[in-house]
Amino acid sequence: MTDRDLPTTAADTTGTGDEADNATDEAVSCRGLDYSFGDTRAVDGLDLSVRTGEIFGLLGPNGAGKTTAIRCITTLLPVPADMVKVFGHDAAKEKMAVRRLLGYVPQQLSADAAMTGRENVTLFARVFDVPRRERAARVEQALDAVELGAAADRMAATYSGGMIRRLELAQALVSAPRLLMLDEPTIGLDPIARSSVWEHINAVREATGMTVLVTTHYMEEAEQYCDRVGLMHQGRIHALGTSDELREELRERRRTASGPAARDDSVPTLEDVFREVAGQGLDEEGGDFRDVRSTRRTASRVG
Ligand SMILES: Nc1ncnc2c1ncn2[C@@H]1O[C@H](COP(=O)(O)OP(=O)(O)OP(=O)(O)O)[C@@H](O)[C@H]1O
Repeated sequence: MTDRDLPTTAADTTGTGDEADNATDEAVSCRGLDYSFGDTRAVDGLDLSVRTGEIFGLLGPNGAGKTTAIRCITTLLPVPADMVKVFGHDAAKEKMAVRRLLGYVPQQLSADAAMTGRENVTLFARVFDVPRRERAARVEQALDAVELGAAADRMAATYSGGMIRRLELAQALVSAPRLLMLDEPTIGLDPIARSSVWEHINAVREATGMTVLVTTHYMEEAEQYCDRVGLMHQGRIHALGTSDELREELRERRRTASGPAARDDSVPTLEDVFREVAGQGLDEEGGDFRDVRSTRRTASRVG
């Protein structure tokens, strides 16, 4: 990737004119966040703190409330005051200030198949109000950062699933966000495309210092790429830490337990930790988990 010219973060390029931005080491803070759709309590007293500069993984099965939590943080869903803050800005009271700091890649397709890669990214640059004189250069930088420079003039309809995900990443990066939020960025991709997406996320994070909040239910990706993870189940986080910490805590609990668990001194996996806190495996909730995964294939969404 050619990240040489990427602006470091939105604060460096646009600023918000508000001291709250730099007054906290917390990129995201949720305190007792609740969100219901009718009788369905999607998020149920969520406490979450994402540190500035980290890659934080929100893990959980279908229906755990990850997308709802993310949409509350992006201000797309309304929340009461003092529940959600982004770099110190209240998501209820300072919606626009929060939005200016965010890049968001939703689960649903956000690229237009009938436009070229460059046209798609340019559209986002306009929507996010990238200054006109900087626009062309910033679009090139974003495309280069995800290695789509050579394919920039092809229609997005001709892109592979992995390229589309990288295009969506470029769209989110063009406004130089301080916080990049990705909802299941690798769902439906093959293993090579999945690691390519992660490598680009990682490289951009290193080049710019931005914070990344990502949802996934791929435990192995979370272990490999996230600095810390939160295991989410039924609307709240049940365990939070580095994957090493979470596994070691479970190992320690097993050591001090009585019965068969005490005899098991193997190093637990993150899946074991999830099973311990949720009483079930990550793939077991909802029954249709695998169907959902396959119907969300990025490539078919474009066709
Ligand atoms: N627009 C909606 N209307 C009604 N119920 C909803 C809506 N969106 C989500 N829900 C419900 O809220 C709960 C949490 O859903 P959410 O999409 O946040 O979970 P998730 O962890 O992101 O799962 P997924 O990976 O399937 O998106 C689920 O029970 C879901 O059915």
